[in-house]
Formats: sequence, C-alpha cells, structure tokens
Amino acid sequence: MSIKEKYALTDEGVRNVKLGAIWTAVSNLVVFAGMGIIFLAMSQFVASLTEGAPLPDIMPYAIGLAAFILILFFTEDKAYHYQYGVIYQESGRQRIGLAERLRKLPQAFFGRRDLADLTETIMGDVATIEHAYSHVLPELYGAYITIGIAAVGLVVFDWRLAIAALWSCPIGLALLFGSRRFLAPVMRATRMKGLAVSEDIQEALECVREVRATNQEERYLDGIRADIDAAEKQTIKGELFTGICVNGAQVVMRLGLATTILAGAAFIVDGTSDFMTLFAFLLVVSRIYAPFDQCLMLIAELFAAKTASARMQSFYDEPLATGGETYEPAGHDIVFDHVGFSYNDGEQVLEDVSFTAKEGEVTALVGPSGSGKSTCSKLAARFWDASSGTITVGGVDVSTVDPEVLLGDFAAVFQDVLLFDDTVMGNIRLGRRDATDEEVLAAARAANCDEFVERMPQGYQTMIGENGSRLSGGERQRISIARALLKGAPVVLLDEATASLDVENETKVQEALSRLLAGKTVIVIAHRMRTVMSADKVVVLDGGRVAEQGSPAELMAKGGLFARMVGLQTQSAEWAL
Ligand SMILES: Nc1ncnc2c1ncn2[C@@H]1O[C@H](COP(=O)(O)OP(=O)(O)OP(=O)(O)O)[C@@H](O)[C@H]1O
Repeated sequence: MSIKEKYALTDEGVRNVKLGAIWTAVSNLVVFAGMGIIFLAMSQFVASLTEGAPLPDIMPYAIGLAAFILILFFTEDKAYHYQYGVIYQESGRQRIGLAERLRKLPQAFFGRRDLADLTETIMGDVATIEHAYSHVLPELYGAYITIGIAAVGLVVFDWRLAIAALWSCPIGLALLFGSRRFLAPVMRATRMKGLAVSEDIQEALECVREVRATNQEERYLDGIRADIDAAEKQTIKGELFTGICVNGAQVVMRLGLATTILAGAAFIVDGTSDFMTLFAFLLVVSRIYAPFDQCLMLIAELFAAKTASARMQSFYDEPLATGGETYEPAGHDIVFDHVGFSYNDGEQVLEDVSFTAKEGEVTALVGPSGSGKSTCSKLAARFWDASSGTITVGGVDVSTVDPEVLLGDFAAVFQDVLLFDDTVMGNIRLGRRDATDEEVLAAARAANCDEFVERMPQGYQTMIGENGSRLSGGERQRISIARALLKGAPVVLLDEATASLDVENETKVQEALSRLLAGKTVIVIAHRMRTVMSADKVVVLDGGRVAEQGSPAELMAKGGLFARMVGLQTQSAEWAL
C-alpha cells in the first residue's frame, strides 16, 4: 500500500512528505558532519597530548563549526517548512476533497452515517492525520534514510563495531511495528469511544429544548457521563499499551549503545581497535537513535492516523450518484412507472407505484402518515434512487441525469426548512444566487414575508441566527416559499408547505402560490383536505401502494379511502375543546 493510500494524502501531500523526509535526513546527516568536525579536533588534541604533536590550528575548526551552524540552520528550515509549513494546505485540500465528495454522494450514504460521524471525519480525522503528517511521517522516513546512510559509513569504518551498534535498530522497529497488530484495535476502540462522546454532545445540543421540556436533563447527563467514563478508560488503556510498546522498542534500540561499548572495549583489549575508533562510534551511535525518538513518542498518532484515513477512505469507496450532464426533457410531466423503493435495503416503503403528475397541473399526494408521500416527492428529485421501476421527467429517466443538473429544474419547500445564519435577504437569494435585490424582494412579498420582516430591526438585512433560530415556524416556511418562488423552477415540490401558517397567512400564501405556480408541474403533499380539494389530481397512497387516483370529485364520488379521509377531517374540524 502506498503512503498516498495509507494516509489518504493528495499527490501534493505525498510530494511534500518525500521532500520533508529528504530534508530531515539531510539535516540529520549535517549533525553527523558537525560531530565529524568535533571528532577531528578531538583526535588532534589527543595526539598532541599523548604523542607530543604540536597543538592544532583552531581557525579551520572554528570556520568549520560556523559553516556547520549556518548549513544546519538552512536544512532545518527546509525540513521545518515541509513538515509543518505546508501541512495546513494539505489539511485544507483533504477537507475540500471530502466536502466535494460528500456533495456528490447519494442520500442513501447520509442515511447510513450520522452527522456527528461525518463532521468528526472532516474535522477530527483530518486533524489526526495532520498531526501524524507534521510530527511523524517525514521524521520517520527521514530517520530511515539517515540510519541507512550512517550504517554504510559505519560498516566502511569498522564492520564489526557497526554490527554491534546497529543490530538493535531493526529488532526495535520490528517489535514496534509487530505490536501494531495489537495496538490497532485498541486505537480504533479509543477513536470509536471518543466519537460516541462527540455524538452525545452534538445530540444534546440539538435536542436541548426537548430534553428540558421533558425534564430529562439528569438522565441525559448520566448517559453522557457514562460514555465519557468509557472513553476515559479506553484512552488510558490505549496510552498504556502504546507506552509499553514504544518504551520497549526504545529500550531495545538503546541496547545497541551497550553492545558497542562492550565490543569496542573487547577489540581495544585484543588490540584490533583503538580508543578513538570507539569514541567515533559512540558519538555516531548516541546520535543515531535520536531521529527516531520524537517519532517513536508519537508513533501512536501514526497508527491512529491509519484508522482515521480508513474512515476517510470510506467516503471515497462509496459509489457516486452518477448521471449525464445533458438533460433535455420534453416538457416536465413526471411519470412514476411501477416504482418500488426501500431505504438502505430496509423495509419496502413503496411498492408498484404508478402515476403521472402533469405539467401545468397540481398533483396532490395524500394518505395516512407513513404511507410514502414524502418518499415519492424525494424520489422524483432523485434525492434517492428507486429500487425498481422508473421515474421520468419530460420522458428522461431521472436515474440517468446528474443529480445537480436535475435539481436545477426543481424547487422544493419541505417540512423541515433549512436556513443559514445569514440575513433574510441572503437566505431567500439562495433560490437563485444571481437574482437582483428587486427580484428577491418581489419573491419575498409574494410569499407574504413583508409582514414579519418589517418588524425586524434591519428589515431584510436582519441576521436570522443559526438555522433561523430567531424565527417562528411560519416565518421560516415563508422564507422557504420565497426561496422556491425566486428559483422559478418548472417543477415544484410542496411538502406541507402551509402547515405552520395561521389561517390568515395561509390564505395569503395560497393566493401567492397559486398565482406563481401556474403552468408548472406541482406535487403537493398535504394532510389537509381543503388544500387537496383544489388540486387537479389526487393520488392516494396507503401502505406504500397507490390506493386510488383521480380528480377530487371523482374520488369523492367513488366513496373510497379519500372520501373517508375527507369525512374524518370534516368531523374533526367540527370538534371543539
Ligand atoms: N430517511 C429514511 N430512512 C429510513 N426510513 C425512512 C426514511 N424516511 C422515511 N422513512 C420511512 O418510510 C416510510 C414512509 O415515509 P414518508 O415520510 O414517505 O411518509 P409520509 O406519507 O410522507 O408520512 P407523513 O405524512 O407522516 O410525513 C415511513 O415508514 C418512514 O418511517
């Protein structure tokens, strides 16, 4: 496996790791060169002390040391640049790559992975790799290169002492990487426990209102505490395991120093070596493990990075929602032809659903809760792909069209309105980014937004808070309607579009809607029969199947499920508390 795959790096990232490793190795070798200068000076001083030779001229050594410091500064600066300087660009590229990928993934993927998990991958996993990338990877590869070159030098100098010094490096590293098999599951478990805590906190923040309203704070906090405790225990276990493995490997490596002293002493005694050779070896050997020290301390990060990159890779392994960019429909009739569907291979939600929503007509989907109305509208816009049968828009099979291209023809107002922490104007303009202020204001007026926007301190320039937290349900929905109106797409999906509006507002919005929806293909999902009665066609769903379809009058005359639902709603409307 290449390092590109192992650590989910971009091509630029791989290039930078290689350059970082090379500069780290050069820097390490420069340190050895510095030691060479010290060694030469020492041997001349020793010679003058022991053999009465004249004292050496200090100048060349002083110049050598000054050059050494300058070169070391230069090479360290280069190594630092490739290790730390460019890492933030790499993380940026990784995050943008993931976000781009997410944009193209089918909805089915989001059904399987929850929000905390996805955010953790984009932020947490990339940060883990970032740390391993900056602190470990170039150091580790640089250390391999350094030790390789130093080993050649030592063997040439004295092969016997070289063996005594270097035997411990491969054994120490083999022990460490061998223990990865035990470490990897521990690291993975630590990551998953940490993720569970993030999920808990995210859920607690999202549901804070419901938790308070139902007096569940204590119970909720107990759950979070239990997960934090479990994460803490697992983290300690992980640290302990890593500590044992890393320290074990370091001790084994350092044994090389001891065997060098023992072997050197023995060779001096039998006269096959001398003190200065042993001194040179000890200088080099004491430094040879240093490049490994920092990366060994952080080796756990490298293992954690592999878990993180596997999680990132799962985004890339997921098949994309593909489709052609050319989309030339003949009109915008939407035809469901024997459509079957289940979410993530679960229970069958739609079965043999066939109906046509004609251009220029309002087609109402009705039926009991959970009968599959929203699912039908989402399949039409290819948020999901049908499991069987086909859905066409203007004769074009939607599964053959790039989802982003197809969505250009759809405007949607769903129950769960999504708003951004931006101004009212900015939120409506999302419908069409190049719309002029006048067009945005016209759409807002048509959706009856004026009435509440005028009461806001800065009118349409007022910030509405995260996901429109400062707006009521009805106000949020009117912004969403304005957005859909501004888009002016030929197909409009309305899911309970007027559910949060009071009677007066509903009438106003309905007027605006009917004026502006004229001539388009409109699919409305509404529980209220009053809305449905004005539709051109009604498709009644029951348990994922089409129970009946036709004009409201035809269905009333038939006396089936639709007529019964209308009857029930009329009765309940007459009830009073
Ligand atoms: N994202 C999803 N993943 C798994 N199952 C889902 C998902 N969305 C809906 N379902 C299931 O599919 C079935 C149909 O749901 P759908 O939302 O289409 O019904 P609906 O008729 O629009 O209901 P309602 O009127 O209550 O909004 C339900 O049983 C629901 O639990």
